[in-house]
Formats: sequence, C-alpha cells, structure tokens
Amino acid sequence: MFDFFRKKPKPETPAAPAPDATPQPTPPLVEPEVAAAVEPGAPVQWLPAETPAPEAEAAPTLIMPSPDAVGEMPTLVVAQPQDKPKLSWSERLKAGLARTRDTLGKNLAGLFGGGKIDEDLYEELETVLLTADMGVDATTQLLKDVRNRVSLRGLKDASELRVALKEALLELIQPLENPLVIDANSPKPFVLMVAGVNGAGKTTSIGKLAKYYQSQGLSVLLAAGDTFRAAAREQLVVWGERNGVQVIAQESGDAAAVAFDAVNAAKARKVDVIIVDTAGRLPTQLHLMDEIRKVKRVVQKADPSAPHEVMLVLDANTGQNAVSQVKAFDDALGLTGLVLTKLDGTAKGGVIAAIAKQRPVPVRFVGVGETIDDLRPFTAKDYVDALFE
Ligand SMILES: Nc1nc2c(ncn2[C@@H]2O[C@H](COP(=O)(O)OP(=O)(O)OP(=O)(O)O)[C@@H](O)[C@H]2O)c(=O)[nH]1
Repeated sequence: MFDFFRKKPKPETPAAPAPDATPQPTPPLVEPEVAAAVEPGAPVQWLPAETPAPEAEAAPTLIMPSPDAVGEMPTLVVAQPQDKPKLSWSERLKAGLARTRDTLGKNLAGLFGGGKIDEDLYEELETVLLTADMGVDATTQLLKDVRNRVSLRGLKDASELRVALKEALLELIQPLENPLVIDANSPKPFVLMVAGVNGAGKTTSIGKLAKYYQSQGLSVLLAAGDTFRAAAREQLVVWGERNGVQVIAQESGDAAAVAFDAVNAAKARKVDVIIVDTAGRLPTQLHLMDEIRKVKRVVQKADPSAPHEVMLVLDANTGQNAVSQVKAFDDALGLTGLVLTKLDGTAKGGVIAAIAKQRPVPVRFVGVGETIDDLRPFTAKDYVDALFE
C-alpha cells in the first residue's frame, strides 16, 4: 500500500499566494556533500543558476534527496506482489467497478428481465442511467442510440436491449481511449504537468505514473510543485528516493520556479520524462487558477514546446462534479488528458459517459486502488465489459 501517501493529514485549501510572488532562495534540505552521495561519481548539480525564469526571478535552491536524509523520514511501503493474490488487470478493473456495476447492473437486470420494449421501459432505462451518474446529455444520447439500434434490428424483447445499450455506451466512450505513449519519438524531456482539486489522488497517481514509465525503460524526474503543503513535497521526495526516481524540490516558495528549474534539470540530465506535481485547488479559487496558469507559462519558458501533457486527476467519487472540474481546468489550462481515480470506492463510474459527451478529454489512466498496479491505461472495451459483466 502507499502507506506513506496515506499518512498525510486531510488536504487543506492552500493559502492564496501573491500572484507574482518572487521565490525566495531557500536553504537546502541537505548539504552539498550529502547530496553528492546521491549520484556517486557524478558532480553535484545545483540547478539551474544560469537562466532565471522571467516570472520566477530568483532561482530556488534545488535539492536531491540523500539516502541519509530520507532515512530519517517515515517509511513508504509499496505493495509487493505477494501482498495479495495476483489478479489480472481486467479482474482488478472488474473488482474496482463492482460498486458501479452493482448499482447499474441490478437496475438493468430488472429492466432487461423480459417483457416487451415500450415507452415505460425507455423511461426506466433513463432513470437507471442517470442514477449511474451518466448525466442528462449522455443519457439522452444513449437512449437515442439504443432506440435506433432497436428499430434498425427490429428488436422486440427487453432482454435484447442489454446488448444494444452496451454497444451504445462503448461507442460513446471509445473516443476517450487515447493512451499516453512516451517513446523515442516523443519530445525529450517529455513534460507532464498534473493538476486537480485537493485530495483527488495527484501525488499517488504521480508515484504510479513514475513507476509505469520507469518500467518501460524511461528515466523519470519528479518536480515537487505542491509548494503549499510541506507534506506533499516530502511524500514525493521520500517516494522518489525509495524508488530510484529523482525529485527536484525546494523548501518553500513558488511552484512555477520549481517547475522551471526542474525542466532545466531534466534537460541537463537528459531525463526522458518529468512529472510536475501541483497543489490541489478548486476551480472556484480564481487566484489559484491564475497561479497554475503561471506554472504552465513558466514551464513554456524553460521549454517552448512544453508542457507536452496537461493532465487533470479526477476523483470518480465526485460524480457529476468531475465534469465541471474537467471544463474549468480545460478552460484554464487546455487539458490533454485525464486520470480517473478511486473508481473502486464509488458507484459513480458512469461519469465517464458524461465526460465523453460534455468535454471529451482523453482518459489516459484509470485508478482502481491504492497500490502501484492499480493505475492502468484506459481501454473503453475493458471498462464497458467490467460494467456489464
Ligand atoms: N481507493 C483508492 N484510493 C486512492 C486512489 N488514488 C488515490 N487514492 C487515495 O486518495 C488519497 C489522496 O491521494 P493524494 O495522492 O494524496 O491526493 P492529492 O491530489 O495529491 O492531494 P493534495 O495534494 O492534497 O491535493 C490517498 O489516501 C490515496 O491513497 C484510488 O484509485 N483508489
């Protein structure tokens, strides 16, 4: 389990930063000679003093966690395969979507049990879809599609409706399937910026993503851009140390400056992927939305082609509110991908249909638990199968 990630206190709403607060140089968390121990034989890199970001006037002190420093921090225990019986991903996805399936499935079973297809049945189907958090727009589209399929195929019996609905749902959410492939043809470093509301699962997902891309042979660097919560930074630093992933952090200061320097560090170290964490924020906190726009702008100053992915992490439990979050963050940042977390704890997995209909930003990954293997690329067919089987 990501025990250490779970240790942190309930997320707080970060205090409003001054929109253009000048980052103050901060004392390093580790001494230079200790930092040198991180990469034996390699020169210590205090990065980057050379090119200050126009909007991040003073370069922050960057730290590499040292084994000594990390040794004093709480232990992170990553679930080992032997912790639980090895399930295939489709089994885990199925287990994760159990609550949504129970709600949807039970209600649909009642509908599709038999009898003839009539207006009453369509009305009941509408209620079931809305209850699964699919939203009005997606529900309307699904019903229209199901009606078409029924009339085209001349279906008469309610039991035949199930296949028609499954097909209609697959067609609706299929466009969201667009995996985030990072390979030799991708920009280097590939800059992935992560955003989301408080507690959505950003930091946990970043740990999982780092592992995912590392397992593909890519080098990964994390930027601890959640400068509001010291615990968030420490989580990343400790997690990075335990898993051999470099982390760039500073003790306090400006998220944009951390991101800027981390991109430069990634360039200097020829790292393949950099993942930039950011503090949780609500779309209604306009000053914080300004602040995250600034992070993006400053990243662009370090690398004009970056960020190459702006990913919103969404807690599936928020149901229809997730759609509002997608719209607001997309309007502010121009999202290129989504991560849908905590599907295991919710009956609101149908929200994916609402996203497909109202703001179809690709769902890159879905999360169905807290262990490292519980985040996987989204595939529409697996998702629909897990909902209906
Ligand atoms: N059950 C379950 N829990 C998850 C999943 N993803 C994350 N969590 C848990 O959600 C909680 C919050 O996750 P964090 O990663 O700390 O969230 P965050 O978005 O970084 O939070 P802030 O930095 O406060 O904004 C932690 O307890 C995680 O273990 C998931 O897919 N399933």
